[in-house]
Amino acid sequence: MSTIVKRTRVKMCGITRLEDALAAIEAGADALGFVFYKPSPRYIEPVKARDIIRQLPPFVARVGLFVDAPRCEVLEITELLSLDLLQFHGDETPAYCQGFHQPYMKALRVRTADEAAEQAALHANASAILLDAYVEGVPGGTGQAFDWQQIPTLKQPLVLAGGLSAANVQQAIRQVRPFAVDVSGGIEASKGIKDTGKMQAFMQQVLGA
Ligand SMILES: O=C(O)c1ccccc1NCC(=O)[C@H](O)[C@H](O)COP(=O)(O)O
Repeated sequence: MSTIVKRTRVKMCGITRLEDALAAIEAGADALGFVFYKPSPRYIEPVKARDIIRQLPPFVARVGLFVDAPRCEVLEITELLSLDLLQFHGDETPAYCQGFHQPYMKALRVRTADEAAEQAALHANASAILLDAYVEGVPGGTGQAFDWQQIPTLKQPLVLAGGLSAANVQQAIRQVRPFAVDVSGGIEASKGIKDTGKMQAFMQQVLGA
């Protein structure tokens, strides 16, 4: 009787270059994140993201990331490029998130398990809930981990984010057992520039979890 090996999925976020996108896929990433939040050092112009996405192989999810963006801006970007999932990192309401008629992931910055559970319950129709570190005034990409004890039981698939790297992702997976992990800073040479060796090391740790 063969055993089914369940692997934690991996999203590599903050992609700004085609070479990094292809290296992430080569390393085994299941999803690539493109940040459309202008204040982020990982911001990518939608046209550049479109050109990268057009050159990617199939079977890798394309994720577009927004923070309290005007509805028209999200509509414009989702018409310009083909995204598989929208990721909302601000105070977006369920109605706003569902208004684009595409699968979405709601990112929540965790302070307490109760608060995270309450916010997640509002987004019952989200395809997944991403739990990330809470840093005042910083919506995401903080490079900081949060207390994994403060993770509530969720109805939706859990994506764990925040300060993950090859150094801690195996412990994170064994402790939290998330559906997926999400990483940005921990696989970079500098903000927005990914490091192939770090991506490969990250994936090796995930596979060994
Ligand atoms: O990556 C950013 O710069 C960013 C800016 C604003 C909102 C969200 C952002 N990233 C979203 C992600 O999904 C990151 O991968 C996640 O926050 C984890 O980042 P890190 O702690 O650097 O691994």
